Amino acid sequence: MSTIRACSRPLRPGSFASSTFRTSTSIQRSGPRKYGTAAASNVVNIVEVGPRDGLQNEKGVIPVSVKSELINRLVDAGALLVEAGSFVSPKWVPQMAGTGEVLQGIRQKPGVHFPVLVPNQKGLENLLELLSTHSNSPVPLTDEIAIFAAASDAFTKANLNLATIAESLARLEPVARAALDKGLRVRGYVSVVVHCPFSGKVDPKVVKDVTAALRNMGCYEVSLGDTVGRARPHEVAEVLEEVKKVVPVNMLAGHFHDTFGTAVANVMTALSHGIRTIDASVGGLGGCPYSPGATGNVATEDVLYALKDSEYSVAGGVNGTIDLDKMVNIGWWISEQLGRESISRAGRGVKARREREKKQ
Ligand SMILES: CC(C)(COP(=O)([O-])OP(=O)([O-])OC[C@H]1O[C@@H](n2cnc3c(N)ncnc32)[C@H](O)[C@@H]1OP(=O)([O-])[O-])[C@@H](O)C(=O)NCCC(=O)NCCSC(=O)C[C@@](C)(O)CC(=O)[O-]
Repeated sequence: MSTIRACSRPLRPGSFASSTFRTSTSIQRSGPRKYGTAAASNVVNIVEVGPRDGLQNEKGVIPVSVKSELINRLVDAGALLVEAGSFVSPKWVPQMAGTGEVLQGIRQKPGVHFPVLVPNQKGLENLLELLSTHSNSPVPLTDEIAIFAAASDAFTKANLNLATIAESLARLEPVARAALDKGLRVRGYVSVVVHCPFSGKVDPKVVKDVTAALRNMGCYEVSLGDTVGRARPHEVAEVLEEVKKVVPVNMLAGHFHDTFGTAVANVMTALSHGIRTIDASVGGLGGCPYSPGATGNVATEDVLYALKDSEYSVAGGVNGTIDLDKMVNIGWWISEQLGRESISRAGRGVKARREREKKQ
């Protein structure tokens, strides 16, 4: 990445007194999703991140039509919140170029949201310009953005081209404010909440402060990311205990990559700590361009399978839930489009069972 730039805008004191990272936005927060649930209930919301987090790291060119088709299939399977792409620099993440066209290829459905990642003012301007050209549509192409920060300076440098966490928060704050002013909901991400691929173990107190700062900017929910996929359940528990001291658990989500095979265990740990929103990626697609070696997010099929017939139910648009069989089919379909097999364990298991049953 290019050289570190100094932050042109100094941080001003904010209203969240206990946070190291102070922001000036008074709390004008986006409301919860309509289907959002109190953490006390056992209904789990899945944020399907396959089309964004899953595809952003692919080497080959993926046609826009395939990306839109993926999203349409996910909605048909019951997904209620599908991250559709990013308004980031195509120089750094070429797979997300054309997100505007992807949004235009989506069959909108009431109650389904299609957030997009926005890293800076330029990304927001590009999105708002697109939305203004579709202002006569009965349903907006999207009503939500996701902004992203990290819990280490080193990852901030790699992912956001800024030297420090504080600089990145200062850049995000006006983006969040402008988005809220335009009536968009804002979700936040904190990357590397347990391990940073560049600087090692992360202090949970830093995660707490970054999360609080994002909340204070007006994010209705902050997703805590084990970007590297190395976290173990006891480490996730440690971070959650710390963050919950300042941000209510019903404003938190879990985002676990599966590099070391602990993602489902981490999901279950997060649920046992009161988290009710989990990010997941169909077919286990993905990786992060700035986390060398990291594999995809926890597979949506694996989460659905783990929660099936348990004390938890999953919110969705097919008979009130997300259809596991349909999700398995989508995982295989998109993996084949990318020239490989689904890496979802549940996806492979269901396929093997179907083949066995066919032979009987
Ligand atoms: C961070 C920035 C914005 C810094 O952008 P910058 O400060 O402008 O610096 P830059 O040198 O990186 O900019 C490169 C070029 O991109 C342009 N540019 C700049 N911004 C935009 C934009 N929004 N849309 C379109 N173009 C843009 C900019 O104008 C410049 O154009 P040039 O002068 O070379 O012609 C840029 O480097 C960037 O977009 N990087 C990609 C970041 C990214 O997408 N990371 C992956 C997503 S985060 C993630 O995966 C983690 C998460 C959320 O899943 C959770 C987890 O797992 O932890």
